[in-house]
Amino acid sequence: MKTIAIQGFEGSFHDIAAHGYFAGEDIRLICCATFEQVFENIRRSPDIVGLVAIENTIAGSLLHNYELLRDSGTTVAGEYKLRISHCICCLPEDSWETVAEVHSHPVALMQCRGFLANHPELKAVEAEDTAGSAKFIAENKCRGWAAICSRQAAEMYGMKVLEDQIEDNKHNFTRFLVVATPGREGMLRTCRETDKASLVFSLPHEEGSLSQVLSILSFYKINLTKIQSLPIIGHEWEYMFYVDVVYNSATRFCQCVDAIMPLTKELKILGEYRHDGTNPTI
Ligand SMILES: O=C(O)C(=O)C[C@]1(C(=O)O)C=C[C@@H](O)C=C1
Repeated sequence: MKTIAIQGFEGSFHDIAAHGYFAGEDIRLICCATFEQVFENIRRSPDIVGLVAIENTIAGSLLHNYELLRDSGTTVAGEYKLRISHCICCLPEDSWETVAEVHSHPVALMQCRGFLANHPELKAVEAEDTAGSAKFIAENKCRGWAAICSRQAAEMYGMKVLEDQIEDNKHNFTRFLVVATPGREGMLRTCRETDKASLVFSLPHEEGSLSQVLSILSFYKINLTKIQSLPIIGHEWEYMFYVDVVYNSATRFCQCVDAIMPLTKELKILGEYRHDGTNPTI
């Protein structure tokens, strides 16, 4: 049985993603309050696998998770894309007339900005987790409180759904990374070859330094699927570049890494894995 550390309670999107990625396998979840705790669990018990959200198609990147990933020394062993749909729910005895505030994960609140703008009477309150908000309201009988969470979580905690599919856009997907202790990721991989990698590097402040790296990727026919820059704390106006690439030849990918190595500083391969090619339905 695999043990998977996630941020959030049962019914959270991390829970749904973990069961989706490890479908058909026997898994045990460790529900953590923060992403830091997810990585701490892996550090303490190297056999534990983590699942962390990294970007959302409405709310954007979860920037802190890039740093946690790099600092943790864990390796990316896979990715999973999940269609995210939210409902607003409350205690069965509450209704639209009686709810005054709505609790949820900040990323979930961001995905429902339009809905919240149309309901100025509802005070939005940030919480650790979508499902955790529903659980808290249900267990503590919080009259007048609503939660934004998955329909699954609403049902799990016996909440009444006031409205479903309240996300701003139906094209709402979150990409999760499966992270593991280096050397233990083999047990997670299917026999299929890897075709995607996540890298991080910094660059000298010289004209064209990023453009040279990108040209080399193009020369080796490596497709850049994401680039995210993050400030280097203590080095004003300098950045770490987090890059995702897909390739159809592992050899060419290795040659490409060798070619960009001398142009970059602190180049690190965060993981090589199989891209999630499923197209979750809207
Ligand atoms: O609160 C949850 O249910 C989560 O799993 C967290 C989280 C996130 O961290 O982005 C996961 C997916 C959705 O994008 C919204 C929230």
